[in-house]
Amino acid sequence: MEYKVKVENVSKVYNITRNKKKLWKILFPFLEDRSEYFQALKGVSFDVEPGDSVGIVGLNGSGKSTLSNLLGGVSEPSSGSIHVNGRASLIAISAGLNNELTGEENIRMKCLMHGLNEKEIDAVYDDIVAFSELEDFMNQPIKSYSSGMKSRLGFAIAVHTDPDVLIVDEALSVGDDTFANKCIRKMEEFRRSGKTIFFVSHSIPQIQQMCNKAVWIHYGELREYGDAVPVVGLYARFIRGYNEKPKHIQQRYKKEMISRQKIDQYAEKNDDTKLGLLNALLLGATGISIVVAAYLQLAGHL
Ligand SMILES: Nc1ncnc2c1ncn2[C@@H]1O[C@H](COP(=O)(O)OP(=O)(O)OP(=O)(O)O)[C@@H](O)[C@H]1O
Repeated sequence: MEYKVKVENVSKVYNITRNKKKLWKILFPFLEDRSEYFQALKGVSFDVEPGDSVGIVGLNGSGKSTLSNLLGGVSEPSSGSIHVNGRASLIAISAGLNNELTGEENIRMKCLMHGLNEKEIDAVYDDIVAFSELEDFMNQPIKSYSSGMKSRLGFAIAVHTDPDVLIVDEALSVGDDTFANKCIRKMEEFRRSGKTIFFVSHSIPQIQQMCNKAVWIHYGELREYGDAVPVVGLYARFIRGYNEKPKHIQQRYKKEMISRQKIDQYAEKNDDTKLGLLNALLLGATGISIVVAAYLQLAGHL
């Protein structure tokens, strides 16, 4: 079966070393590597078929936003690959919006980024403003908007730029129910027209309403992927069990899982080590030159 999105063995690793920029570390990174890394995603693979609507569920900090940012091309996987047949549009709260620009300027900028020309932007501008219900705020810089207002704007822009793949990252968890329902209706319209949707949400009923497939990410690993009903059912059962446990047990579990995501060895893509070797060689060569020059000077005096 032809796929719309193929996620293959994707990992995302963040360098969380505090003293990354220390001089000795830059000069001699190979002497003692105290780097610390955090594996936010580990070996995640799944295929999405055209027309699938995929819910992404998981506890707080499990890696849902990391995955949606990778799907939307906002960040790159550390290893593995993501192939998207089409143009993805990521709607996270304020993702891709510029705080210093006004609502109108943001609409124009984001539409341009999505490949619309001036004429096409003029044609959809009023619809975007009307959908966002932010008519009175278009001339204000969006730094004065609430997070709910920003997500309305983000959602309105994304659905009017005709993306093949729509990624909605918790945009509906803020704002009022009427607006959330309007967004759900719009997403259903998208789904009916055969487009792919990824929908990150903490709301199990919203996922059940919207999605035919679900991904359960658990502390960076793919725990389940498949038809939404069984996957969400398993997740809901896990959450019930988890919530029944006393707070200190929940916290201990969380700490243990997060500590497993910390690793101290990772071959980063950048060439820090090579750079360090070069620095050390240069330093060594300078040292030898000084010794030789001093010796020659001394020999001259004898
Ligand atoms: N830039 C970063 N540097 C280091 N660690 C990061 C970075 N971004 C995310 N993380 C860590 O990666 C893990 C996954 O974060 P992510 O935001 O993807 O989780 P989430 O499932 O979306 O959480 P939530 O439901 O709370 O929004 C978390 O432990 C987070 O602290």
